[in-house]
Amino acid sequence: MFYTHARVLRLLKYSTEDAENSHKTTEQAFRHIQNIVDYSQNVMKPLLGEKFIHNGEAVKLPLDFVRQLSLKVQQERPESRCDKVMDTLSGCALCLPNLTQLSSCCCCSREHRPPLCIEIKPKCGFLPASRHITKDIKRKVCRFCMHQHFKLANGKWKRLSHYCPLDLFSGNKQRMSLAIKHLIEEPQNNFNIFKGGECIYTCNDDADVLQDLDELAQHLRPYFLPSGSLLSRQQSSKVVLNELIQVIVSALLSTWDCPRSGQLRKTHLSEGRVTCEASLLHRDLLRNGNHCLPKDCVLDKILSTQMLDNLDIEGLSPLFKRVEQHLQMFPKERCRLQMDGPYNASFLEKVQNCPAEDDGSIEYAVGKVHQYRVAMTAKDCSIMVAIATCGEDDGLDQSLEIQPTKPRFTCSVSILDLDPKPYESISHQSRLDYKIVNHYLRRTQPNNQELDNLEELANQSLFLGRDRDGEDCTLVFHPV
Ligand SMILES: O=P(O)(O)O[C@@H]1[C@@H](OP(=O)(O)O)[C@H](OP(=O)(O)O)[C@H](O)[C@H](OP(=O)(O)O)[C@H]1OP(=O)(O)O
Ligand SMILES: Nc1ncnc2c1ncn2[C@@H]1O[C@H](COP(=O)(O)OP(=O)(O)OP(=O)(O)O)[C@@H](O)[C@H]1O
Repeated sequence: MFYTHARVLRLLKYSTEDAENSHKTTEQAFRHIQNIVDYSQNVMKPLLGEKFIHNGEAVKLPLDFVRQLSLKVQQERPESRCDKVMDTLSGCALCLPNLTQLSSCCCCSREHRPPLCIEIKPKCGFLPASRHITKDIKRKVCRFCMHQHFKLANGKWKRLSHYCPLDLFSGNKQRMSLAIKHLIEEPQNNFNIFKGGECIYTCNDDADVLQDLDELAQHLRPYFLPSGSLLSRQQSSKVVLNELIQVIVSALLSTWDCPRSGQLRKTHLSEGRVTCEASLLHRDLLRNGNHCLPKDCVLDKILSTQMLDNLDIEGLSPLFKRVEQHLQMFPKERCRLQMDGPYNASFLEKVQNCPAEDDGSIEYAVGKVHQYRVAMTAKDCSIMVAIATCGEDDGLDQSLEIQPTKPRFTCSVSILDLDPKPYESISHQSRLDYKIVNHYLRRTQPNNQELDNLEELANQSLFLGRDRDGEDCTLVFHPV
């Protein structure tokens, strides 16, 4: 990722192991990037809302320029990211606006403080309700909270995050505030803060060193406390972080198209799907709080797109298999069914108008597979909340003013990382789901009956797969 003041260049990356085979010609790379742009523009934008999406454009750059940039950036890439190499041979890139800056804010040019930007990768915000689910725990504990234990065991992270996406997506300000507090305490890859485009707060992977909240508060102090404040350093840290959290909550709940009527139209989730048993929140708050999102706020848009996955991977797997068999028999159908795009109006039509009931057709199976892939993108995207302080008389232009704190802020909200998830990644999802749930049950309920059911399912499995990390594992498919 390369930042200029106003633009960001995104290069393709290949897995280090397979870099030689994966190399693309300029035309192939350009087509690949154009596919990402089309997906963002023609599929994700209509679902997530025009306001939040910047699809960018595929560009060709001088090879020398790309090489010099990559040399510059390579030394700053964290080791954990170096399992992939940048494509410096095709000269193609995706050019996007720099979303850490406010898009079109008239007051920023007069404002001496650089804009702040908070990036949140919220992950999946609901509990599945599909009748195909075989493990009851999936109806009680959310995927993120279960996945945490698996990630810890596999060394991806050294400390458990107490963030629960269901709290963030609840629409209840208390729950949302706590979710953001937990993100600040243990950001992992779910939370970053930028100041003037530079990352000032991100994951600290050293197990012995906790996040330096005091240092963060010092960065934020000029934005949230009057310059003459007499509060002690410790008191002010608390106030400042609390103010930050309130501003983020307001931005996430803002209804950008109709700020005044927005509070009236709400999206309600059925009771059982909004609370996760692993969340640290007090049960009374979970039971009695208000659980709805203002319609069309960024969280509402992301959640409704995530919920296109209404069968869960367990319900989708037999349909995926139906598609696999069909494509084996009729390879040319891959193109008509748009398995790898093109991502145009016809693809969106397949996503939006998929029949509600399975009529046994290949069209139904493909529609559900497409819906699932779109939901996967929404479960893996990030939200950028860019904020700048503004004076009393500043006009608002396209950004929306948010009220609750003094000084006042303008902010803009965008969604990024909207790449299409490959059709093939569905089999990986099935294996991962099995592993996460199995691990969680073993860890939290060692004598649980469900584990035996899982073992049984594993024994009945039709496929043996190989995981991304090379480990042999069982892929569970149900008979079609
Ligand atoms: O499967 P998940 O939920 O672990 O999500 C993966 C992310 O892991 P996370 O759990 O957010 O730490 C994972 O995040 P990291 O690269 O580990 O930061 C990727 O975003 C991955 O997407 P892709 O395969 O690179 O397109 C994500 O994979 P997809 O499932 O979206 O394909
Ligand atoms: N348009 C943008 N404006 C500002 N920052 C961006 C933009 N796009 C991406 N970023 C930043 O770059 C980070 C990585 O981007 P992205 O998720 O697209 O790449 P990635 O494939 O996950 O990269 P890597 O694996 O190298 O982290 C994002 O989390 C975000 O902080």
